[in-house]
Formats: sequence, structure tokens, C-alpha cells
Amino acid sequence: MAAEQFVIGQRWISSAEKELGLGVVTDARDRRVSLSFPACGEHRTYADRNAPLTRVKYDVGDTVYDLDDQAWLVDELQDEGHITYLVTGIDGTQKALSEVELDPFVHFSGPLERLLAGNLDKPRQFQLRLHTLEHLRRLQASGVGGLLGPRVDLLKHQIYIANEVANRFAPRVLLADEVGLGKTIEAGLIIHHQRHNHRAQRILIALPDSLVHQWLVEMLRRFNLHFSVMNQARIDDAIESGDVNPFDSAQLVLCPISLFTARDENLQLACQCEWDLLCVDEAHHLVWSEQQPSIEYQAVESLAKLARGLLLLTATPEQLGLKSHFARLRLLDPDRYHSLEEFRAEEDKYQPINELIQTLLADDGAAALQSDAGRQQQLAEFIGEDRVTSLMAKLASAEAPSEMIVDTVRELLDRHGTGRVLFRNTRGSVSGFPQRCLDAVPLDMPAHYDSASLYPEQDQPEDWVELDPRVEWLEQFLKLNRKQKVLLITASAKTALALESYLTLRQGIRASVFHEGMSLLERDRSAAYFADDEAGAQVLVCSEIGSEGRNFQFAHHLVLFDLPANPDLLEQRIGRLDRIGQQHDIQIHVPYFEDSSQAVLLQWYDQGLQAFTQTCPIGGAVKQQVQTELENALADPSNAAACQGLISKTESLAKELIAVLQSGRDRLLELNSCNPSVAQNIIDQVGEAAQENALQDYMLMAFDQFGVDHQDHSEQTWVLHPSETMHSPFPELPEDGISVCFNRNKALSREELSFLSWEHPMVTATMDMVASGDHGNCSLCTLKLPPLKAGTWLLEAVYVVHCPAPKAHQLNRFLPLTPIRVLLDQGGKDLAGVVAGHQLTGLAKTLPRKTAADIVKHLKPEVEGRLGKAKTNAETQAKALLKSAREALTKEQDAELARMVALAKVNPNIRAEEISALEEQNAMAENYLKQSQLRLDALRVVVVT
Ligand SMILES: Nc1ncnc2c1ncn2[C@@H]1O[C@H](COP(=O)(O)OP(=O)(O)OP(=O)(O)O)[C@@H](O)[C@H]1O
Repeated sequence: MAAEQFVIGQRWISSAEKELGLGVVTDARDRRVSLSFPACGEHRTYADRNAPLTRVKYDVGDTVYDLDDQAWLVDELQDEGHITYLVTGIDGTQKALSEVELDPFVHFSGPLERLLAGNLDKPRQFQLRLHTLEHLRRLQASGVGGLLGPRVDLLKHQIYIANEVANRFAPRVLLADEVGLGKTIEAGLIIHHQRHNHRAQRILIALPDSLVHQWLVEMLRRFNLHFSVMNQARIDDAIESGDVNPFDSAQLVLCPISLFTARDENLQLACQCEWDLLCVDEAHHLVWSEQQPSIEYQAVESLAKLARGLLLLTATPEQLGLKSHFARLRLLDPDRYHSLEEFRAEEDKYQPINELIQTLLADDGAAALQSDAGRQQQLAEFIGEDRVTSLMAKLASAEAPSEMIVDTVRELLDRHGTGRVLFRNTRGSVSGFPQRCLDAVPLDMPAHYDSASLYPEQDQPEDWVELDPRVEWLEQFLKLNRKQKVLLITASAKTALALESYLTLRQGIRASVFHEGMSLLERDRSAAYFADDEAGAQVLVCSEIGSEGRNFQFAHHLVLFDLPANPDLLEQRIGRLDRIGQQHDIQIHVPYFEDSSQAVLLQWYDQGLQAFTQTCPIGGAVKQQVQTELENALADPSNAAACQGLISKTESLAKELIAVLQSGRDRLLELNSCNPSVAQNIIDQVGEAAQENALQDYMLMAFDQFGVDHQDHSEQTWVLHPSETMHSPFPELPEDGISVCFNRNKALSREELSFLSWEHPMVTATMDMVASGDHGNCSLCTLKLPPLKAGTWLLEAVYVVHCPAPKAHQLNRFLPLTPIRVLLDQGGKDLAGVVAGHQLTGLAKTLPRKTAADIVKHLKPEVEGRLGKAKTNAETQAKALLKSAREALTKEQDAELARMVALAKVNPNIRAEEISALEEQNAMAENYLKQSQLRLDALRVVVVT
């Protein structure tokens, strides 16, 4: 679309967000167009070429509304880039109405106007509308909206986190599940949820170069999220052509962090944009110290300050120690994590807090607390005297003491654990993982190698591959296991390259390489070559950092050509295979040189930390404490006593630290990261809300009515094509068709099918198209309905309560779009509770259009009279809806305000303005609710025969 098509003052409607109402173009320069949407106080800026906008142009004969909500009939229009309508009012007055003077609320022809004009829809169209409203209500009220759409297995630990985090306003959390438990999936669930519920629109994902493609694909195929990848070429092009800030050219942007560290201007451009959510993967690379934060840290810090929400992902949050862990928490919530010293002191408090929590959560927790003044005192130290006094009073009178205890535990975790900001699930708490088996392969050390070096080949000339016994073992191993896919990891890219070329060129083994020096495209090609089942590589040779975060669980043989000096890196290596979806036990092969430092390190990992066969959360902490002994033993591998001393000390430290973690912070984290019964409950609710059969029926009905050709392809699979009877494009339907299914399991096993859920863009846009347009909003039918007398008629009126608030307030959580249906008989009795809409449709017969129009003309005065009564009935029901919406809103607001006030007491960095901003926001939300209006959405006249 060319820029000159947009003229200031023109009215356009957003096809992606019709609910914004009529937008006014306020600026159209530099290939950008900005619009203001006065109906809901929102603004949008788009790149003009791909703006999702449709020009609003009324035709002669249409009714338009001015800013005073007066209706006018269009007689003529003058379009000079900017339209002037010549209109006639109800009283016959004529005037010129500029399009700027149009009411910002979109007025499609109202049901009463259409009815009286004899412009009637068929009963099944009316039914589709009723279904649409009912499903919208059901989905908005379900409490699990945002969790239905993703093409993922519903796993408890992920669903719990997604639900917990995504329901927050601008969440800021660290997702720290152990390697391979699905942090990317959790982030995708949160992003999809926040977008679906309009809490976040603009998302920036920043990650290591090697993961860009994997994320791009994962976001698209599992979440229908189309991210744009930002790179230097795109930025340069945009700057050269004077284009819009390239980061503003898409709502969803994915880019390597290296883009921000390569050039300061790139970071500045990204910082000039508004981001609702920033997501950073492999966040342990953000190295920090008070004196010298790394440039990656500083870049993310600048963005994190500006972005409203923040998701940091790392499997090894403490890889670089407690200080660095603190640095990441500080990015999330600088108010809560304002002092490293206090943070250290907090760590010491975890054990008593955990003990207190355990007593509270015990079966008799509430009673025990009531009878134990000492315990009440202890609780008061953490949450304050006032809270304990009010809790005791409530417990004394409460019907549901366990709920209060759970709330108190949450409060403790929030204020004194890393509760609200850190989530970590471990394999211990997630079942179904295979075993890990170690195959240590002792080899003789070549005489020219240094026995104290962990990577002796690095000091050798290029022909080392021909002489190294590990390479010889590798050849044999690969030849013996020709049918197996093997992932090999080695510390350096140079070693990886040498191995790959030797295996390929000299041994004829299909090998591929993967390291940080390769371009993104080369890396993705290489990973795809390895993944290919038929003609693919047998072995992928990876450098340490090159493979981080990648999914290779289709293989179950891992060769560690050498060992990393850091236990967290060892876990990262094994995590490439030990991931969700791994079907076999994992075989970890470690060729090593006897009597060398490699043997010492292997023994230390295996016997000291058991790091091969289990995940090892305390590896980094133990290493810090045995650093000197470890260095000495590695430097002198022949000193067996030193090695033995190291192993014994490591073993006992490991036991001790695991016990401390179990009784302290990890236990708290576990409590906080997944509550299996709550998670199961959410999964059950998702199952209920998914209504796959109802969705299929609904969409088939919509396909029929909008002219989409659908063929039953194979079991539960449909092929959709535009048909010749299709009047206008059907949302998300490509011209050359699409294959779809409505079933989650089918979608998981058949990736080529689109998974149509209630949250798929095709489905949401269809519902939007029906609900916000006039499809099926008025109808007339006849039916037999004993004992109703023939010759009488019923008026069916459907109203909705509409709250004109900016989406960011999320008020539909409290006031979902609820159809209020009234069915009045001749005596004014409301039969809505007795006869459902679909029952009427089931019995309904249509009349020829002319006959129907004559009946309406005849009934007109009575229809209008009866509609008055219907409105009164609907208003009573709307009042009750609004009352409960206000109560729910107040309850949530009070809880959030109380939390901030309580946190402010513990943390002086929470500013008074923050609390007043929250109060102001609450007041605005209440005000919007008060302004809710009842709107007539659909009308049907039912003549009894
Ligand atoms: N709910 C799910 N349904 C289907 N597949 C899943 C699910 N969760 C995770 N997976 C698959 O498991 C693998 C690991 O998931 P993911 O990459 O999100 O883990 P991670 O925790 O981010 O790993 P790392 O720590 O290595 O970065 C991926 O292949 C992912 O597609």
C-alpha cells in the first residue's frame, strides 16, 4: 500500500483489532501511518506497506452516526482523498458531514433497523451468531483462555507456570527449569497467552545466534506466532531508505543479542520502541559484577528497564555464582532485589521459612497455628503482626481455613522466597525421564601428550587426529553403530572442525559440524542434515557453545570427546539429549586417557558428583569450595591420594549441599514452581474448554455460511479451499487451501496440519467477523411450539454488555462478553429459561422474504413496544452481571495493592508514586466498568403456526 493513500483525517478500521472502532489517521510520513482510535483511547503506528487497515467508506443509502450519536442517511459522497458525506437526518435536515465527524464507534446496521427494513437473515445465520456470542462468553469466562491454542502436550509443570505467570499484568520472571524441561515452550505459552488476552502485543525475543532459527520455527509451528528476524542487513536497509525504525516494522521481533553488542546504534533503535514483553534465552551468559557488568548484561539491562514484562530463561541460574544469580533477579525486579548483601542474608532465612511453611501445610496446619503462640510470633516476624492478627481472626471464623493457609504460604514465598520471580522445575519433580548411563572408555595416553592437560590435542600439530587414540576409538564406535545417530561434543570449535573433516574425508563417515564460528544458516543446515533420518549425517560434531539450547533428543548416543571444567556445562551437554521427548535411555560415552587429568575429572564428576547419571544442581557450589584441591589434583594426576581426598571431600559436600537445598531454597522453589493438583485442575479445565467437537461443528457451520469449501480428507482431517460462492476473503484461508484438524493429539502427531483450536487466528477472526459485523443479527421464522397458540408470536432479543475500556485494563476477565437473551411472549412473559435458542432454530421454518417483510411491517408497533420490555428485563440481568464484575475487580485490586503496600514496608525502594499509580489505575478500571452499556445485538421474531 503506498504512503499517499493515507491522508490525515481519513477513517480506517483495523482488520486485526476491529474492537478499536473507527481510527483517524493522525500522521502519515516516513512510510509510517499513525492512527488514533478515540472510541477506546488507543493509538497505533504501522509501516504503511503492511498496515492491517481497511478504509471505511459508507455507501449511498447507509446510515452513519455523527459525534452526537445522531443517525443520518447518506445521499451522496464526495471523495477527494478525504470523504465528505451529504446526509439527511430523521427530521429531514440535510447537511455535509466530514468523515472526521463520524462517531468513532463502528455502527453496523442495527438489528432493529434491519428487521424493520425487512433485511432478514436465515435462522441458521442467527444461530451462528448466538453460538458465537455463547462461545465467546464461555471462553472469556473459562479462566484458561490463552492455554487452548498451543500445539503442545499439556504437561503439568509447564501449564502451572504458564498459567501463573501469564495471568499477571506485565510479568517479570526467571524461568529456570532444568535443562530440556521445556523453558522455550513455557515462554511460548506465556507469550501466546498474553497476546491472546491482549496483555501484550509487542514482543522482543533476544537470544544467542545459534538459537534464532530454532525459536523462529518453534514459535510458528507450536504457537502460530509469526516472528520477524532482525539482522544487521535489515537495519542497514531501513536506515538507508529512511524507513521506519526497523524494530517498529513488526509486532513480534526475534534477534540475536549479538546485534545489540555489535553496534550501539542497534541497541538505541530497539530502545526507542515500546515493548510489552522482552524475552531473553540462555540468560546465564549475562555476566555481571558491580564494577564490570558485561556488555551483553548492559544491553539487556537497558531493554529490560523499558520493557513492561520480562522473561529470562536459563537452566543454570547460578552457573556463575550467587552474585550473578542476584544480577539476573535484579533485572527482573530492581525494587525487590536492591541489595546483594540483603539477598545473601535472605538466603540464610530460607530454612526457617521452609520449616514454617511445612508446618502450615501439614494436615492440621491451621489448628496447630491457632494453638501455638510461638509459631504465630515466628510468622509475625515474616509477614507482620497485623497480618497475623487478622489471619487469626479469620481462621477463628472461617469456613475455608485451608485457603487462608495457602494464601499465607504464597505471601511468605512472595516476600521471603524468590517466589514471584523465579520458577524452577527439576527432573525430580517431573516424571517420565529415561535413565542416563555412563560408558567410560579408558585409553592409553600417547607419549607426546601432556598428562596434565584436559585438552592435549590443542597444543599439537594438525595431524593430531591421525594419532589420537580417542579418534581411533570413535571411528570404531561409529562403524559398529552405523544405524545410530550420535551427538559428539568437544570443548573447542577447532577440535570439532578437525574431527569432522577427518571422519568425513578419511573415514567416509557421514558427519556434520556445528560451532559458534558458523553463520546461522550454516548451523541450521548442519542441524537439519543431522536430523534427516534417511540421507542425514550419522554424527554431529559440536563445539561447547555451538549446541547450547538445541534439540537433539531424536539421538540417544552422546560422545563427550573431552570434559568441560564446569559442571553446569556438563549438564548443558547432556541436556541436548536428555530432554522432553527422549524415548530411550541415554548412553554417554567418554573416551579418556588413563592416568591423566582427564581421568581425574571424569572420576570427580562420576564418583564425587554423580553428574553423569543424575542432574547436578550443586556442582557449581561444590566446585567453588574444592577449587584448590581440584586444581592440584588436575595438575598432578599421578598423585592418587590427592585425587582420593578430592573425591571424598566432594562427596560429603555434595550430600550436605543437596540436603540444605532440599530443606531450604529448592524446596521453596519446588513449592512455588508447580502445584500438581492446581496444574491438573487447569489441564482439566483446558480439556473442558477445548470442546473439540463443538468447535468442529461451529467452524463447519461458518464455512458453509461464508462459502468455504471443506472436504473430509481422512479421519478428523479437513481440507479447506475458497469456493466460488465466497463473497469476501475468509480469514487466514490461503488461496490454495489448507489442511486442518481440530484434535490436539492428531495435531501433535501430524505437524503438516494446522491445529484449529478456539485460539487459532482463523477461528478467532471468524468469531470476530460474526460478532462485530451484522451477520445473522435479525431473523424471522415460523414454528410449531405447543402449548403456544398458533397465530401468536415471540420476540427473541439478545443483548450484550459492552465495556468501552482500553484492552490493557483486561476488564473482560471480570465482565466477559455475555449475551443476555430475552424471549417474550404476547403476555410479556420471559420464556428464555424454558426454550433455548438452538431449540427454536431446530424447529424453525423460513418464509419467503416478501411474506416475512410483510409480517414485520404488520407487527412493527408491537415489536417496538415489546422491545422496551425486553430491554428492561435485560437491564436487570446486566446490573447483576456488573455487580459481580465490580466485586471481582475490587477483590483483585485490593489484593495487589495490599501486596505492594506490604512489600514497600520490607523494601524502601518501592516508591510512593508506584503505589499511587496503582491506585489511579484501579480507579480508572472501576470507572470504565461503570460506563458499561447494554447493546442490542440480535433480534428474532418467531411466529407460532
Ligand atoms: N509440552 C510439550 N509438548 C511437546 N513437546 C515439548 C513440550 N515441552 C517441551 N517439548 C519439547 O522438548 C524439547 C525441550 O524443550 P525446550 O527446548 O523448551 O527446553 P529448554 O528447557 O528450553 O531446554 P534448554 O535448557 O536446553 O534451553 C523441545 O524439543 C520441545 O519441543
